[in-house]
Amino acid sequence: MAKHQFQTEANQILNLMIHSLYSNKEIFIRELVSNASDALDKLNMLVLTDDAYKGVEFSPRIDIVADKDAKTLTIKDSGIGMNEQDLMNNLGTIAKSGTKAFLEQMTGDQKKDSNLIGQFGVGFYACFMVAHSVEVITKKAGEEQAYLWTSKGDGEFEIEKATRDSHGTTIIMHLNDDDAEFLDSYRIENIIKKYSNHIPFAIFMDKEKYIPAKKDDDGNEIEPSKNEIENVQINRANALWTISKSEIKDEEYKDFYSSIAHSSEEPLTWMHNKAEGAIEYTTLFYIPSKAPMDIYRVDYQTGIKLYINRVFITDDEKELMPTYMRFLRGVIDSKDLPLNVSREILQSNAVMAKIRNASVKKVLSELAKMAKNEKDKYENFFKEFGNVLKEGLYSDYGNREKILELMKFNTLKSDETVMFEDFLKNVDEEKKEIYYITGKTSLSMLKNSPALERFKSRGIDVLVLNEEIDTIIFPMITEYKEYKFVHVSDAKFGENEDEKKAEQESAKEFEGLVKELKDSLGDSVKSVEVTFDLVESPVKLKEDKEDPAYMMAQMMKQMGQNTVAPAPAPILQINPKHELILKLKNSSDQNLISDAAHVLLDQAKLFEGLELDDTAGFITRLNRIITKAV
Ligand SMILES: Nc1ncnc2c1ncn2[C@@H]1O[C@H](COP(=O)(O)OP(=O)(O)OP(=O)(O)O)[C@@H](O)[C@H]1O
Repeated sequence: MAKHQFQTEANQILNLMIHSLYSNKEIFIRELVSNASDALDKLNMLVLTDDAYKGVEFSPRIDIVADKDAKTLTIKDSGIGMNEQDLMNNLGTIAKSGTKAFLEQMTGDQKKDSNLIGQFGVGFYACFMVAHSVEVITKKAGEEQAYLWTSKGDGEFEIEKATRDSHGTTIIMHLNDDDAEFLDSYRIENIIKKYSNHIPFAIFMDKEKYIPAKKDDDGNEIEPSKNEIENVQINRANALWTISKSEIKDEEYKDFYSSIAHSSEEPLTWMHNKAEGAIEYTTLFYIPSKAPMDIYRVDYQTGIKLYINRVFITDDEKELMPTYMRFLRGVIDSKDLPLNVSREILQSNAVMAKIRNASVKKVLSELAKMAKNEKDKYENFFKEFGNVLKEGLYSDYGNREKILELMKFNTLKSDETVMFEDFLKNVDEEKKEIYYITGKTSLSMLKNSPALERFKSRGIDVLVLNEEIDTIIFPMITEYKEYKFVHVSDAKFGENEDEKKAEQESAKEFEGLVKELKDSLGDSVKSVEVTFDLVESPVKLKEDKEDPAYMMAQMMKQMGQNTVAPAPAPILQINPKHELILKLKNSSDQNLISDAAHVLLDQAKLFEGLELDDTAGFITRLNRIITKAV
């Protein structure tokens, strides 16, 4: 008998199961049944597609046996089974990505943690919530040797050779005294109905059946009533997505979500669609009410299962739906794909591409309906997944307009986010220009940016985009229908010739100050220039978009390499109408001008959300200026 240690992370999960997660223990049945169903799915596919499994019998069933005397609960399947290596790899380690991040997020707060567990999918280890010892007897399809895996959930497990009639897996849980409720057949049946009613395979269990007393014609009892044990199917086992919408109750949709998303939370919504045309397929998509915590990780867990005519094919294909829809959970099932479809074929398959395109359109239109008719629900959706959907603005050019219409934005004039459509109502119908500002600062900081002053004074609304992803996406979006997207620094407002002339004259008066400021700042600015766009602020920064170095830096950033090419030095713009600038122009104190130059550049940087290169220097100069003033 060989003893083995659990992998550290598996051990941590186990400890959590045993010691801290007492709420909602019943989900261990959902998890084990879901594993059994997966094991049947896997075998089904191999038997149908792989010659090596031709002789293997596929007679799918899951059995649950409760033994009240022995205090054991057994869950048995006739699925793919495991050999010694599989046992080592699967029941002792956690291969799942993001386990570390998951563990770090555990707070010790029962309620929060069990939600996280729900999102993560606790899997096999959940059985240790109710059992003090677990035996797994398993034999892999097509192999001769069976194995017994045992553990008390105390950091160690053992594997030895065993016997089992045919392939499949039997999990025997020796229940804790406190958890004897899970030996009650009604309790088990209720849990199965709740979480596993619509998995595609039948689950059987012994149930007591009441046989009424037999009576003769005169009503005399000839045989007393009795209870008989009957082995019966306790779930419907009718792959929910294959049933017609009108026959499915909301509760059933919700329960099915719980089983496929391993979540105890209700989904936000679902979309069930049967397409019957040149290509026949069914999709059942759910949107969770909370974002899974790995949603922004590159190795996020996909949520869509592909079935071909009810045979499970994969749940590990990121391209089934576009990555910007990775919040979806659910099923795609089609008769029109070849069963032995490989990952490569899947990616280039025309039928799959059609299903995917049509499904994307369907999801987008359902979201549009929700945005219109169920505003609160949409608000919830957008709060959780808006930034994920937003990625579609650059990755799905064909649907860009539709995705834009689903966006909610912060704007200069509104206190809450507004739908893009509502923002458009206030755009100048003649100019048709959509102004936007991006920046990685707080919303209030960005709304107070000096670059917005000329919009404020003219009463023009602006999209205020302060998410990191906005700085990458929006420079790539140039138009929407007949509207143009214009960055605030590129916006031009018509001025008449006289005004222009007066401004040029006025700028001339500041030539001296411009030179003094540039001399003081050296290479930290590209140049200093007068601007008439400012109202309240003395200065602001401007990027020279024609500068090849700027273009290069932008390109690198869009390719996700913003550290490689540093952006060139910015232009410092000064407001000739501002009292501070006017006073500096008239000052002959060179030290003061030099200090002010640096402090002004630093304050302009702060407004852009940039970090100061020399905070100590900034403070020293500021203090020198204040000392002179008081
Ligand atoms: N009944 C079973 N038959 C065959 N293999 C199984 C069975 N139960 C578990 N396994 C194997 O053990 C692995 C680990 O199971 P576990 O439930 O911990 O994680 P998972 O099923 O991969 O993840 P999740 O439960 O979040 O979906 C499975 O991926 C599977 O390979």
